[in-house]
Amino acid sequence: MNEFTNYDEISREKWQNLYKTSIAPLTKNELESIRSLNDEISLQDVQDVYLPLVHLVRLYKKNLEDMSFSKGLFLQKIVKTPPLIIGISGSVAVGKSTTARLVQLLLSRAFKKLSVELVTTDGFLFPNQVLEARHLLDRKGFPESYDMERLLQFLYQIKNGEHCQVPIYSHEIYDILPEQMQEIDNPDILIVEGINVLQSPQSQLIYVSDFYDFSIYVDANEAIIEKWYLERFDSLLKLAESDESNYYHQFTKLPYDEVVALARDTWAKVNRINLKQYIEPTRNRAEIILHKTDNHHVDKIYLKKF
Ligand SMILES: Nc1ncnc2c1ncn2[C@@H]1O[C@H](COP(=O)(O)OP(=O)(O)O)[C@@H](O)[C@H]1O
Ligand SMILES: CC(C)(COP(=O)(O)O)[C@@H](O)C(=O)NCCC(=O)O
Repeated sequence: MNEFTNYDEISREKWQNLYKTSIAPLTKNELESIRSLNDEISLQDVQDVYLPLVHLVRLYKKNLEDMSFSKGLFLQKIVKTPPLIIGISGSVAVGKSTTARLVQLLLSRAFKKLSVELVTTDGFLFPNQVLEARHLLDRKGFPESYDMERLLQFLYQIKNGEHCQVPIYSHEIYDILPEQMQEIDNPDILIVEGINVLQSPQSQLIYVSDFYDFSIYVDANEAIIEKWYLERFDSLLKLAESDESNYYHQFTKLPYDEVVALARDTWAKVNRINLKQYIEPTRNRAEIILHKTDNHHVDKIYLKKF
């Protein structure tokens, strides 16, 4: 069976006309907020692709509320609507965190009174010290480098309305920040972004995907993702140039062609293998697949039929 049998393939042209008239155009302030999030984001894409996407999320939210209400009638007790959890997955450097921040911003605009929080699953990576002791430093990002049970527990606590603390990963120090936590206090909507969002710990009976009400897989051709990875590596190096505490600072001293070779090698030996073996196989668990081409231009969207 074809991997996409279970999906409707929707061209960008068709998608951008869905619900067009019922979505208010972006205001000047909103445009500025998007620009400050990432000035490379195409505003045309926001209008044509991401606004209809947020409109779709509205439908899932309504569905969750209706179901909680109906369950309450059946059980003859008040059942509080749990937070809506949205998972965003895809390869390293495909644009997950940019998509997640954009969706957070657009959802906050669509639901002005609701709180929309964002958590990245790199906070659930084991600290370097643990990875080192388990000889897993060069497996960072692979399933065994994450504390998946802790991620599962966190998702359960969020659905249960509990206050949670999440560790924070820093790309600057290439490790979990010691003694710093992100506080998540009973949000109405939680976005969870990361390469492992649709993966399940092997020993668990509960699937991580059971907790998502909506999920997005950001997809692109592998050669294009490699290009984005190399470009991001380059910008990380520029940011690290005058900062000796930054993990990437050590690479700024190397000749340029050596740096490029190193980044290519990391892509080929780590991130590409991870994509092929563990990330891409979870693609068809997502509700929506956003397919991107050059310049992060979304050309097609797949929506799960059932
Ligand atoms: N929609 C977009 N438009 C333009 N550039 C983007 C877009 N999404 C991501 N990028 C760029 O691509 C690179 C990877 O994006 P990022 O969100 O960091 O990926 P990930 O979180 O998947 O590792 C970054 O340099 C980012 O600025
Ligand atoms: C920490 C990560 C696994 C997380 O990926 P991201 O969420 O940034 O796409 C990744 O950025 C990473 O560090 N991979 C290990 C190999 C490398 O240095 O690229």
